[in-house]
Amino acid sequence: MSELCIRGGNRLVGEVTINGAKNAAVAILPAALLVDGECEIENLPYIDDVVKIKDAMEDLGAITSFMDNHTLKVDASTLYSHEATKEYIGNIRASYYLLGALLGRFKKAEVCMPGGCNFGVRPIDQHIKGFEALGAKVIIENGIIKAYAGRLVGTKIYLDVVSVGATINIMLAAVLAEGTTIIENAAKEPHVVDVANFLNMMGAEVKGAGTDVIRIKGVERLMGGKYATIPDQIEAGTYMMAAAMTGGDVYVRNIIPEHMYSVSLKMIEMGIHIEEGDDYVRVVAPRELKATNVKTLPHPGFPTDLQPQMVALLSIAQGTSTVIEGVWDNRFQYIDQLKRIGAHIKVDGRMAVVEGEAKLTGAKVTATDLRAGAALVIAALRAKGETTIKNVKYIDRGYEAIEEKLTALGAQIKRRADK
Ligand SMILES: CC(=O)N[C@H]1[C@@H](OP(=O)(O)OP(=O)(O)OC[C@H]2O[C@@H](n3ccc(=O)[nH]c3=O)[C@H](O)[C@@H]2O)O[C@H](CO)[C@@H](O)[C@@H]1O
Ligand SMILES: C=C(OP(=O)(O)O)C(=O)O
Repeated sequence: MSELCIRGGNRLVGEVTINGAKNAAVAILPAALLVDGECEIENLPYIDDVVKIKDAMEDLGAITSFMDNHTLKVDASTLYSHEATKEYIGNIRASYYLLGALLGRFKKAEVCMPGGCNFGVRPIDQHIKGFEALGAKVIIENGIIKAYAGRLVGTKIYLDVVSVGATINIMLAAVLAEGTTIIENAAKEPHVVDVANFLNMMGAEVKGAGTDVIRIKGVERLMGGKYATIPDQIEAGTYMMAAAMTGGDVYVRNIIPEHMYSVSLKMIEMGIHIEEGDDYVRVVAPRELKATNVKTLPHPGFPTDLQPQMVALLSIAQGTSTVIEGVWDNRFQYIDQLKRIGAHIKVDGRMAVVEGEAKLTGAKVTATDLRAGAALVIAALRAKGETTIKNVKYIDRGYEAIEEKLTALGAQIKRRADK
């Protein structure tokens, strides 16, 4: 186990290059199990969740090889198993995509219940509702989700809640089904569109991804090809906020600026200057920021996966801000850790009231989940003195080479073995 030690106070200046999107990559890899041929997937982030999904694909019989840390070749024509039940698979959230992919491929699937960050209840009833509507029988037994279908037949599915996971999972199960599947009230996140683009490049017929109605006309088989994953909206937003926290001047490169609108606009409200290029944004921040109010919502709303980082940033703004978590029941568990660094925040249910103008000082803290860890890093970059962040394994789930990237921007950050 390792910990991060950050000595705060340095202004971040320079350029940072963003890797491929975690939440697209962990869906596109399982999608490659539907392909009867070889595909090459580029711009994958080299992070723990991606490596775990790759290992799971190999355990199922696919042949995979990294051409370099960011490009994976996958040949799933050798796939022989529909059972992904080893314990390590259950540790990540995206393991649920193996269910849709294996069900689509073999018309049967057995996969452990998914893990991932703990924000209270993370149900999968909408995934199951979708699979059942397509004709599968689904049971949960001894922590394993089992889905069996003689045939999968397209139909209309209305999602009761806007769910990224259910939207993608139903798409995976439907691309090789008979007839047409229509997903209504679908999620519109960039990674939903990316998975649809990947499937279409392999020969699927998916239309409407990025709107709330997605139509999937089943095809007989998917053929191989090359695809590059989109840049990570959340990693980009994290570095934008890290730059702003230190009064910095940073070019955040290899991104799709349109994916950042909800974040950029909030940062502009805070008095931060955002310059937008074709594939970058430049963040130039004054030392003093203005308070604002934020509510997280499904895309195109403000992303919940940037809520903790935004709360960290608001903790030093002039005035009081409110942050409402509109997606998860319980995503403020990290606030006590942020308070140890000096933030003044009160939580009432799904609302956090951030008092602002906090004088942050180094402390010993623990990352309680992935983005909570990122929020602690951001706070530590401004805090006076040294902050030690334990449980770095959570941060490593979503950020490739975080200390190298921050060091290159001028931060004082080191990883060392946990004491
Ligand atoms: C691997 C991955 O991509 N993880 C992301 C994905 O998680 P995940 O796919 O788990 O999140 P969902 O979009 O499904 O969840 C959104 C909301 O719908 C509810 N819900 C979801 C499914 C379901 O069957 N029933 C149900 O009620 C959830 O409790 C939550 O309140 O989207 C979330 C929302 O953008 C992000 O925070 C996660 O980083
Ligand atoms: C919550 C996240 O991931 P997961 O759904 O994989 O736990 C995240 O990426 O912020």
